[in-house]
Formats: sequence, C-alpha cells, structure tokens
Amino acid sequence: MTEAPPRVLTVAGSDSGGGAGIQADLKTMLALGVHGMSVITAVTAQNSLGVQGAWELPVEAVRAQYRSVVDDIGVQAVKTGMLATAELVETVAELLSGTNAPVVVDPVSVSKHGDALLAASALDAVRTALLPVATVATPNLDEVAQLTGIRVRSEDRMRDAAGAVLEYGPKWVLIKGGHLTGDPGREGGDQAVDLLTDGIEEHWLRAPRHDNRHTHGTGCTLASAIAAQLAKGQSVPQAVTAAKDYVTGAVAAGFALGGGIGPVDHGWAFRKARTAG
Ligand SMILES: Nc1ncnc2c1ncn2[C@@H]1O[C@H](COP(=O)(O)OP(=O)(O)O)[C@@H](O)[C@H]1O
Ligand SMILES: Cc1ncc(COP(=O)(O)O)c(N)n1
Repeated sequence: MTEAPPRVLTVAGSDSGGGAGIQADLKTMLALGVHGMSVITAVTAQNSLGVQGAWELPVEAVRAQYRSVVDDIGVQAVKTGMLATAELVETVAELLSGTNAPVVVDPVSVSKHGDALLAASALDAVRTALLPVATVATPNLDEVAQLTGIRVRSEDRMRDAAGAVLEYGPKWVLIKGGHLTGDPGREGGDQAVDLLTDGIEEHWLRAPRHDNRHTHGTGCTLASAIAAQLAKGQSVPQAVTAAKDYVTGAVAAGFALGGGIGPVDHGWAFRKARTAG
C-alpha cells in the first residue's frame, strides 16, 4: 500500500477560469506532492477579463465542509484565500482557532482586475479575528495598504508595513512586492522582492521579475505552495523560500488564455521535465 502524502486544506473561493482560487490551490498542491482538499467559501464567474459574478456560500455549508475534512481525514496545513464577507471571515477564524496545523492566511481582497473579493466591512474581522490565527500572513501591497494604511513604494517601507501587520498577531508575515513594479514613485523593476519576518528574523526573497502579463493566480499559488511545504515539515523560512522558487517558475511559464490576463503555469515543472526527457 502506498503511504498517504501530507494533507493540505484550502479554504477559498472558486475561480471558474481555473487560474486563481481553489483551482490554483489544488493544482499547486498536486504539483508539490501533497493531497489537496477544499472548503469552498464562494463561487465566482471569472475569466481572463475579470470577475463577472460572485456568490458566497452559507456559513453552515462552510462549517460542514470543514468538519467533514478535519474530523475524518485531518490536515497538516491550511491555507485561506477569498472569504468574501465578515461573517465568513469570523466563521473561518473561529474554526481555525481549534487547529494545531500551521495556517497560511492570504488576505485576498481585490482581484488582478480590481474586482472586490472581500466586503469592505470585513476588513476589521480580518485584522482582529483572522490574522491572529495565522502562522504566516501573505498580503500584497494593496492589501497591506487596506489593512494598515501604509502605502509601500520602496523596499524600506516594506519593513514598516511588516511591523504593522505583525501587530495584529500573525507569527510571520510575508509582504509580497509583486506590485512594486518600478512605476513612477515606486521602486522595483527587474526583481520581484518579498520580505518575510517574524519581527526578529528578516528574510528578503528576491527573484527575477518576468516580463509576463499572464500572472493571474500568483498570490494563491504562493500561499498554497507555502502551506504544502509546511505540511511536509519544513520551517517557515524554508517553506517560503521553496514556495517563492515554485511561483517564480510558474510566472515565467504563464501563458495566454482568453483575451486578458492569463494564468501562471502550475504544471511548469512537469512540462519542463517532459520537454527535457
Ligand atoms: N512579474 C513577476 N515575475 C516574477 N515574480 C512575480 C511577478 N509578479 C509577482 N511575482 C511574485 O509572485 C508572488 C505573488 O505576489 P503578488 O503578485 O504581489 O501577489 P498577489 O497575486 O496577491 O497580488 C510574489 O512572490 C511576487 O514577488
Ligand atoms: C476566487 C479567487 N480567489 C483569489 C483571487 C486572487 O487572485 P491572485 O492570486 O491573482 O491575487 C481571485 N482572482 N479569485
């Protein structure tokens, strides 16, 4: 009999286009060799052009999915993504306060196209209920601005933003600098720079910035990859470093689909191995 792989749960929204959300999470988990499971919080009608519709699930449906997975199968790491409303944020935070597994919180609030994925009224619940249960929180620069009021336009400022997020209680924060693109008034340019810190250690993660517009799903992919590596027993800095390598490869291989922003390639390593073989 084959030994079961580590089990990882994503609590997130469905992206019908397959590039972000639950779909990105489960593909990432397969690519990294863990067993992926899901609690769906919301369903979106979404494609490369944007989000055409979104419907959240009832709280009971979210609770029931969670209990089904945790009570029978068990989890070795959890990742959260789109939670849509204050009520769902509070419910998920309460469920997760009862787990010993590491929790990666991606505080998803806006899609790459600027569509809201979290009600403005839910931000307080993210700050006071969800961030305190996070082992690692992974806000992008827009989410950092919403949560802390700090607008990051330089790497130095990422340190201030990290400190402000840590005040809400996550053990570690990964400030993602993907949006630091070298626009006027912003640093960035040829590197995609993220800062991981627990307030004591500081790890700067730098990777080549790929000039590829097909980046739909980067944040979901990175957070799921971190959860997968944590489930394998890696430390937070090891897991984030490995996850950064995986997302960098996925961005490099991102492809055009539809008429807008295409997805990163979750299967890039398989495809590369096949081509090499
Ligand atoms: N063009 C790019 N090339 C390489 N890495 C990127 C690029 N854009 C984003 N990343 C990386 O992808 C990850 C997700 O970052 P980001 O795009 O900021 O998050 P989100 O998808 O939540 O907006 C980070 O590690 C970031 O540095
Ligand atoms: C259902 C869902 N969840 C999350 C995102 C954010 O995507 P990204 O990873 O590109 O920030 C999305 N567009 N849709």
